[in-house]
Amino acid sequence: MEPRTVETGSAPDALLVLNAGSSSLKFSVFVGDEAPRLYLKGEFQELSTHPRFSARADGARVGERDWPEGTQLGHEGAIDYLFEWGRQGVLGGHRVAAVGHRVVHGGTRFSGPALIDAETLAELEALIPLAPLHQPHCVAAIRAVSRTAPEVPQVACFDTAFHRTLPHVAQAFALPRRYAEEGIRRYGFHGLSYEYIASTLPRVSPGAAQGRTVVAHLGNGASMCAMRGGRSVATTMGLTALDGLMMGTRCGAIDPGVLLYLMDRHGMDARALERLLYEQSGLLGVSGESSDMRELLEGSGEAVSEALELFVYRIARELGSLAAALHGLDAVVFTGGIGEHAAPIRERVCREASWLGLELDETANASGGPCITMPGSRVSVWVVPTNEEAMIARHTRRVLQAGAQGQMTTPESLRE
Ligand SMILES: Nc1ncnc2c1ncn2[C@@H]1O[C@H](COP(=O)(O)OP(=O)(O)O)[C@@H](O)[C@H]1O
Ligand SMILES: CC(=O)OP(=O)(O)O
Ligand SMILES: [Mg+2]
Repeated sequence: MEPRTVETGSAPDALLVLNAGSSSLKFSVFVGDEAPRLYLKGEFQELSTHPRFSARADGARVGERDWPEGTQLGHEGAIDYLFEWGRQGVLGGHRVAAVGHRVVHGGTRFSGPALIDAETLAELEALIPLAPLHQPHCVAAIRAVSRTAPEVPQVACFDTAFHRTLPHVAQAFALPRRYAEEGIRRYGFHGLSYEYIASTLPRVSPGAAQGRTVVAHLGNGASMCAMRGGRSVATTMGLTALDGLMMGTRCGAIDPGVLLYLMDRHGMDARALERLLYEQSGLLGVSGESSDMRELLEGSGEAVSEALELFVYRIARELGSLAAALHGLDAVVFTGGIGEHAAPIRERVCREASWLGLELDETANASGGPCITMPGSRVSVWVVPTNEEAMIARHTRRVLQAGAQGQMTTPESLRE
């Protein structure tokens, strides 16, 4: 379908940010032209098993709903519900004038945020095999918005974009050249989180902002990024969000020979391997109990201990590797659900990595920092909350303002 050209007029007064996960949909509404201010936020959980919706504004609950167990609401159903709920006055008269999406994979084409039209959407769809846990859901969210509110412009903000500064050698795989030409290379993810951290570090620690710093984004998905002066120079995730650290349900780096063995001896095909590596491995696979760090830290038994030990060991190993890529280390930053809240994990990583010159301050670590190393520590360690949604809001606002200065193309509808 041909995009239609429209005048955007003045900047939008409310901006909806959507972060579509594998089983959840997080959303935030921002208002304000120059520095978008959070107005309300919320999420849908367990969208295909036992959907629950909640929203808060200024700390107070402003929306709540539970669906019966077994209800398949899905991302599209959630967006329909969200728009309907938004029409009931909760937005205080602000009209949703644009939607910004977190899109995990931008492939070779997208090196920055992009206004979504039918052609962009088709390209995002083609990248689904490279991010099967995430990309289908953000594509579904884009389609749902275009069906419910076809006049609202949508902007895609990519997890891969921040890593465009990776040197060639840090992107390369040692495969025959024709595969690199096809786009098979290291992209890296969690870029919106890293970009947010890079943008706040100058206020938290000018030394960490300017120096050789490793940021550990430890959430359900987990990765690490080596930054020099706030730019990505090496990262643990690769072509897909499977590589690198052990995660909630993903295995992280693995000998590729294991996959060949599983194909030969267990008759596994690509789909079976995908389920194993993305959904049944990591903390869940090794503990046999849970993918959730809170539950594991409260749990007991040998398998749980081994899962935690391996999780910490892999982070410490990658920290050494990233310090090598940086030719030294000045600071480490912990972020993401685990990085921000799991003090025992931070403590264990810091102990494993003390040889690099970081001296943990246990009291500061227990109380959440921001600085969790002793005053004389050669390497400083920080706890900095991330905010992917704020980053998406800033990008979306910028794309729309750039469009408003001239003319912006937006699709009449993204429906086929
Ligand atoms: N207080 C806490 N203590 C330990 N782990 C926590 C705490 N709060 C959250 N987490 C862990 O953070 C992880 C989720 O991180 P998050 O960044 O929200 O994930 P994602 O956005 O990738 O779904 C889960 O493993 C969860 O158990
Ligand atoms: C890229 C990625 O792994 O994202 P998440 O942590 O949200 O799963
Ligand atoms: Mg996340």
